[in-house]
Amino acid sequence: MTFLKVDGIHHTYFTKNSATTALSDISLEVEEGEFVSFLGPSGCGKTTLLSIIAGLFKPTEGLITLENKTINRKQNKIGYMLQQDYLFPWKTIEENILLGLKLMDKLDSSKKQNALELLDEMGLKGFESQYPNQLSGGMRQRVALVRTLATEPKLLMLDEPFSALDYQTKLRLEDLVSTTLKQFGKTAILVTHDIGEAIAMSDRIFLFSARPGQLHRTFIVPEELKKLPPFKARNHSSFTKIFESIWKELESLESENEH
Ligand SMILES: Nc1ncnc2c1ncn2[C@@H]1O[C@H](COP(=O)(O)OP(=O)(O)OP(=O)(O)O)[C@@H](O)[C@H]1O
Repeated sequence: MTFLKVDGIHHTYFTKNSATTALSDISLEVEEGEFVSFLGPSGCGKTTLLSIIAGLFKPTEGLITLENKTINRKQNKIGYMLQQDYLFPWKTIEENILLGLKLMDKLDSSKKQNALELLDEMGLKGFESQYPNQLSGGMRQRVALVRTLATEPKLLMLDEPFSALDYQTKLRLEDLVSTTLKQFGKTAILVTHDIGEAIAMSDRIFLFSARPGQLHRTFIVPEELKKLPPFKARNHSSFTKIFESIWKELESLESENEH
């Protein structure tokens, strides 16, 4: 069974005076436990596709199925990690990580225990009663990840979750997120502008052409890189090879975009 199936997606945004076609005929599949990335020129529709997969709105045409069922955001099968952490400043770290479970009416003592253990694994033991503004950006993103994982989502949507962080924090967090998602066998989709990040974290990379976004090419990350945590993968000789191929393709797509 295909875990996630994206079938013939077209999407046009209609406003009073205009129509913008963001996506054209996108079909792809993601297996359970896979980590994939969406890369492409700015404005090619990556976030639009992620939102449609998340069931936030319906595409103009096409179908998304998760475990053979049409996607529906009310099923609560999807977790998010975004550029902004969206922690509530007036709630403590413990209240923030339990909030998703509470809203879904799934909070019980064993789920609370799991969330607190995960917070510990993320190196945040002792911060339970602190408030988000007492934590660094990287720490806050770790809290956001715990809050998301606590709800046991089937699929994780990562929309540029590291782009607001300084370089060193970003590298450290890439390692932590990658290891944690592998440990839990989670399926994830990452939207990023960073080719290196996509290679270091993914099993496969979907490269989209400029708007209206179409699937241009799929890159399979070499096995030897997939075995390594992102930081180590970045230093492997195979990394440079695949980086150069993706860079070249992206450059040509971006120059087509400018003409
Ligand atoms: N709500 C909206 N109404 C009208 N047009 C929209 C809307 N949201 C996005 N668009 C347009 O759809 C196209 C795709 O946007 P989208 O944000 O999905 O691209 P993206 O690849 O994620 O961009 P970036 O890489 O710059 O973040 C763009 O031309 C954008 O202007």
